[in-house]
Amino acid sequence: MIRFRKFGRVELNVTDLARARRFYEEVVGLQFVAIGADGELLLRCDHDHHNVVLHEAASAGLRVAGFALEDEAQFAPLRARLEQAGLQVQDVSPSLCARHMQQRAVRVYEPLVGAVIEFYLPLADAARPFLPSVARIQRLGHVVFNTPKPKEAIAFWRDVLNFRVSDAVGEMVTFMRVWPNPWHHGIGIAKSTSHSLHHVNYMVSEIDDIGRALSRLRKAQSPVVFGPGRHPASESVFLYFLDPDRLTMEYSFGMEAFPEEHAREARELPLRPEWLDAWGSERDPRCFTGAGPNSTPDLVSEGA
Ligand SMILES: CC(C)c1ccc(C(=O)O)c(O)c1O
Ligand SMILES: [Fe+2]
Repeated sequence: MIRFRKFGRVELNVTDLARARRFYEEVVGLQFVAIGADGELLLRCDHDHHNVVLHEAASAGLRVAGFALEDEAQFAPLRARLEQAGLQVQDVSPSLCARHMQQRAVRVYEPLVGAVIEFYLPLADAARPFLPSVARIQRLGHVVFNTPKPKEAIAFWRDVLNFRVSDAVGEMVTFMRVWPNPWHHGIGIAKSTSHSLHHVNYMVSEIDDIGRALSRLRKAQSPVVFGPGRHPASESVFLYFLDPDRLTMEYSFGMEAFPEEHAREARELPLRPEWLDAWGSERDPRCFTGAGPNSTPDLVSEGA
């Protein structure tokens, strides 16, 4: 059984790196870490070396989603399962691992969510104290993938990767735990007509982080597109907003935690507005719709 630590890193394409840097540092509250060898920007929101990498590109969207493994012993069964499922597993080069402060990493193109996925082990000494700034972000929370093949994708992440389903809201979205990480979901799989980024979530420390964000986003003229509200599925208080490329980002506070074993059964919640927001806020049509296509499979070998 493969064991994961968490959803720990995400690489995004943005169309204007300087503008995105200002937004992610000053409005979202990520901390600048470094500029990478290809000009990409490394940022963080917890004690890891980095959690978010921004690359300048022609269109904005998801580039890589990264999941930290529990330990070195997970790589062999992971590779075996991925290859058995017909995926090509590529080792990330030692030089890229060193730049990312990783002991080891592998990448695959996962065709069902249509995205490049990385599995990695951080270097033991990569952890450093993190001082939150405008928002008391605790961690990168989850990534939700848009896919035209949600049923097959859910089966893959459950049966091949050992993720666990926590809840589904109709056929719209299914939430999965990065087992045995306790949080209600580290990924979501959303039904859509194409492969793209639905949203990225940051978990904050207190409800005031949500209220303060509302004022800060308004001042920065960044569209707030859903919330504040409460998700009945994970029980979290949420706020969605758009980045300068109209990628949807979410802050959330409070989330159900699951035990490793004997967890409650997954629920099928009805697809009704009150099951998405118990407080009844209205969703702006731009929410969840701004991302361009995900990066293509050749990115897997770029890191090799
Ligand atoms: C509306 C979106 C898909 C959604 C719904 C519920 C939760 C949750 O229970 O935490 C989310 O995080 C969402 O992003
Ligand atoms: Fe979310």
